[in-house]
Amino acid sequence: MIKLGVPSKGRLMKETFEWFAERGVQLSKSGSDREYVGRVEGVDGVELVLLSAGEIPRELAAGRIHLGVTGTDLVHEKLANWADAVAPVAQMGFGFADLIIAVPACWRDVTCLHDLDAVAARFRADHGFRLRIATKYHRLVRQFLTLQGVADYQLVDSQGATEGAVKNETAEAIADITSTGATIAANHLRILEDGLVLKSQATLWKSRNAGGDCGPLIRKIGAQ
Ligand SMILES: Nc1ncnc2c1ncn2[C@@H]1O[C@H](COP(=O)(O)OP(=O)(O)OP(=O)(O)O)[C@@H](O)[C@H]1O
Ligand SMILES: O=P(O)(O)OC[C@H]1O[C@H](OP(=O)(O)OP(=O)(O)O)[C@H](O)[C@@H]1O
Repeated sequence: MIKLGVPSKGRLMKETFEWFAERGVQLSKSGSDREYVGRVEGVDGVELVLLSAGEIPRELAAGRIHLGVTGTDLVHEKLANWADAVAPVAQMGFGFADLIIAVPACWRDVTCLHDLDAVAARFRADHGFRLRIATKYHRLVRQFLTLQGVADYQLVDSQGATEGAVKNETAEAIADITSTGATIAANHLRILEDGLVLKSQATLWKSRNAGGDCGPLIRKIGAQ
């Protein structure tokens, strides 16, 4: 059996089901809404595994699922050498989100990363600790800021409601995904002009470590 990992709830699950249905493969949750058991119709030999979107990269890398749907951001964040572990099969055209760096909107003289670097150096001298950036995307943000030459900062972990960290005084800046920009605006933040870390969308990935023959499903959905 080929195991297909799909997000177990929310918009990502709904849009994934619709995407496969448009290609002749019906995915559904069997049992109650709370029961994470699924069904696959339209292609033989495929089993549906409902998982948290955040866990799908790890399951693909471990070879416990053969195919999986999750965002580019989560694969790049959770897997150190993601290209060794997974290969993209199809970009699915939904779940678009940008991972960005934002500062308080009232920081009028901080519009780019160069400004952030200057403020960070001053901040450390004034406060005796490094400027804090709240995020759950530790690997991606650290890589990006190193590449861009921003040094005097620290990451503080935030697993949700990250845009609230500035108001709550647990961080001076944030790095999080944005889609409509509404959450950024509502929390009086502003995206740095060159603060785009990664563009993400829902993607169907194939494990390089799972073996099995994914051919029938991949052909059925017309991805190859
Ligand atoms: N507002 C949004 N618009 C579009 N895509 C989003 C939005 N929020 C999250 N996403 C995308 O959806 C995917 C799942 O994100 P999320 O962080 O909710 O998953 P998760 O951590 O597995 O959730 P949970 O643990 O609650 O199941 C990510 O790839 C992310 O980029
Ligand atoms: O640009 P917008 O359209 O406002 O969307 C962005 C928001 O969506 C995501 O949060 P989610 O609802 O997944 O909850 P979370 O804060 O728990 O991650 C993300 O973390 C932002 O908070």
